[in-house]
Amino acid sequence: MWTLISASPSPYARKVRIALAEKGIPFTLQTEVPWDGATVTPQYNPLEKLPVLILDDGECVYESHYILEWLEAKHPEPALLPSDIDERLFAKKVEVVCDGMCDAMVIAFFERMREPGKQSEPWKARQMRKVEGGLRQLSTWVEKREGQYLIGDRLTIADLAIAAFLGWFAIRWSEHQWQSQYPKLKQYWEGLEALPHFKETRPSPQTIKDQVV
Ligand SMILES: N[C@@H](CCC(=O)N[C@@H](CS(=O)(=O)O)C(=O)NCC(=O)O)C(=O)O
Repeated sequence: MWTLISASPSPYARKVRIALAEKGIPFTLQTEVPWDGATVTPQYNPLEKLPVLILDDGECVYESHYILEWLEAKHPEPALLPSDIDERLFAKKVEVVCDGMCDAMVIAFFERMREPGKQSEPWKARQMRKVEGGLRQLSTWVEKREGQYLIGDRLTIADLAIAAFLGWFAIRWSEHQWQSQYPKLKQYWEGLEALPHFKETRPSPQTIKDQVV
């Protein structure tokens, strides 16, 4: 059986967990804290990042957007990408924005972990601008949707990416007022979070023991 190296808050890993569940692929969930010295993550990814999908023959598939692409190629049903090429490319573009917002939040999170006198305010502001710009963009896209899903009438990686970012953002930065600022984005997100495979993969914070920055 495959193993997925994951972390309890990881929005990147959540995309993969939902995709595997949607495709009915059984796997063992191995929860790690990739920042702690004791993690096994570097044994499976030279970039030392999770998620990592470890196959039965020991091959490792890593980088969430690539894992999803790999899954679509190897296990195409049910598809998590639209058949129309422009819609497929749009779904991947949405994932680019969501992953980028996650990246910016990770950078800001660790900048805030530095001693107060050593934090760079311009650097933090730059990361938060990316999140604010991304929220505006997601809101614009979501307002144009017809039904429960962002693209067409079925779940795609675009929905996985948006819910993964917003679900993590809601616990990592609970004081941000995005839900009142963008009520239609909130309503769309809540609709996704009510789905079974989203419910069972809700993020939760983790304790990082070792010094990271
Ligand atoms: N681009 C990567 C980002 C993955 C990532 O940053 N994972 C974090 C954990 S989490 O933020 O998702 O919880 C990690 O392993 N970080 C360890 C490191 O960067 O050394 C992906 O999409 O898979």
